[in-house]
Amino acid sequence: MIEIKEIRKSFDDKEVLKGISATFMSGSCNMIIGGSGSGKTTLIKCMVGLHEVDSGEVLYDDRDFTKLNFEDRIPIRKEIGMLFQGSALFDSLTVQDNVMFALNMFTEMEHSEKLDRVNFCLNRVNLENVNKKFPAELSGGMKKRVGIARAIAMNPKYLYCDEPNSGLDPKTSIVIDNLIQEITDEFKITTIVNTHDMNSVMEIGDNVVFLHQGQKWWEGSNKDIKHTDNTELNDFVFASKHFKEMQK
Ligand SMILES: Nc1ncnc2c1ncn2[C@@H]1O[C@H](COP(=O)(O)OP(=O)(O)OP(=O)(O)O)[C@@H](O)[C@H]1O
Repeated sequence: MIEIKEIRKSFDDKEVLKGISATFMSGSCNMIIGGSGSGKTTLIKCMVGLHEVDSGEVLYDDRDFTKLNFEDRIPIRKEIGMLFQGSALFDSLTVQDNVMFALNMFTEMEHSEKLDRVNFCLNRVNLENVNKKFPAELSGGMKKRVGIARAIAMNPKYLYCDEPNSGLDPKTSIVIDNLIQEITDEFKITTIVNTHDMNSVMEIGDNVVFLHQGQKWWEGSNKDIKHTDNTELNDFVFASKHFKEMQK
């Protein structure tokens, strides 16, 4: 479980996060949505320590990340998996070495053990016979799956996914969404997804947090979105009339 309490963050004199609190349960897929500039990326960067908060708490199963120094954050960092926008694979490494990267960095496992783990993760994302390929030889959807395999290699308790569907066609997006949901359920991960993709939100979000102008403006299940009378959320989600018709 991850809890954030009253997170505030300013850049110069601009307050970007204005006291955001939320609870993300283990085994749940939490979608952070909001318009461009609403503070989604800043919030996630604060949660993983890429930005320091001005005030507030980020609790990973009751451990306050914000109060820890670099060294003491390492055990928590090892429990966090990240799926980056655009997959962010290392182009000069094979798929196998990409997925093995964190295992090489952070574990004392034998090579054969690491290889077993890599093969388990690749198998879990339904990729076969790609160990020796380089990222440039893969489709966007395959790269994303390798990104997921790499993110789960260390058996994370927490998983952050930044725009997991960017650049993917609708069919491949659904495959990736389902994979994220399945992995969340199966390994009881606390998953946080930063997304603009309303199809994803409607499909896989257990919990949806809507940010507006640096505040948590609305929170609920994706089923509740269809019936919300929150004007800003309505305007954001149903910017396309066609999408609204589809949801009826
Ligand atoms: N390092 C920074 N320095 C100064 N301002 C920043 C910095 N990072 C973000 N901001 C500002 O904070 C605000 C929120 O940005 P953020 O990237 O968190 O929004 P977002 O909701 O993720 O947007 P998008 O959906 O477009 O990615 C913006 O006004 C942005 O210019």
